[in-house]
Amino acid sequence: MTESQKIRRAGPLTFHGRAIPETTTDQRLLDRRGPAEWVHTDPWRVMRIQSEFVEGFGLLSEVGQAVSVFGSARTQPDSPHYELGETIGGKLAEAGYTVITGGGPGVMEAANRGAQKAGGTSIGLGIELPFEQALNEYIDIGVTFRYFFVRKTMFVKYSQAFVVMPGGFGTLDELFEAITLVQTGKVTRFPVVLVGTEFWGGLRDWIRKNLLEEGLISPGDPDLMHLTDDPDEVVETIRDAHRNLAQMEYAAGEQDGT
Ligand SMILES: C/C(=C\CNc1ncnc2c1ncn2[C@@H]1O[C@H](COP(=O)(O)O)[C@@H](O)[C@H]1O)CO
Repeated sequence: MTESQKIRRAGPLTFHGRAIPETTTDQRLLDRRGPAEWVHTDPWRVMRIQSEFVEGFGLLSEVGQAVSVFGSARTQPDSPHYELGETIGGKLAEAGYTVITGGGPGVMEAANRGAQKAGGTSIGLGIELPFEQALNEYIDIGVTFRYFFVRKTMFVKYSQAFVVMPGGFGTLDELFEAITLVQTGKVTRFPVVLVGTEFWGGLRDWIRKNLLEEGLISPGDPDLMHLTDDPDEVVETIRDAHRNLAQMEYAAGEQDGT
């Protein structure tokens, strides 16, 4: 065979004669290790971020109606907030909701524990932290994310309500992200229930006094958060909101004939 008659197919590509590469694609992949700095570059991070979305969507897409429960990672098992978290996790599960938490200790563990004990589905969306930490032991389905923002997308996408128990900065971040999404109409479907009137009451007063009176939020905005101490009211508030939403969707469907 002459040089010009030679042919090499590489996937969809065809090379003839002098254009045939000296090595095959597999040889280039497997024979050389090459430099490693690129794994610490942003283009490569984009791939990792993408793979986190793929993993998260893949894992959670078949989860039914779910509620995310947020609250302090530091709450101790002998604390009343832990007990309340466990009760709420259990009642949500009995009402048919999957319970999603950050997968950590404290209130997250309490809610997962309650859901699991009640025979519901208990999910933990963990986060890689600078110190070693495993998912709590009351989780049926768990995933640990590298990136906070990917994990946050999962909470919002796969739950239909947020329950916020007493907590610190992490909990406040989750609360304010949720009400900002509702306030700006980025999500239309979920109630945000704050548990602990004594704990959260001061914040709501502060919001009314400093944000509402200064015209920094709209008159209806403080009501985007529902405050209660009663676990049954938590579940009822969420159910009512979902019933109303279902009715609105039905009415909209009737109107446009779908
Ligand atoms: C500080 C401790 C553990 C931290 N571990 C966490 N694991 C999973 N999720 C966490 C963790 N810490 C914060 N979060 C998220 O924020 C919320 C709680 O934050 P807070 O500042 O404690 O209120 C919680 O809902 C998580 O989603 C000690 O062991």
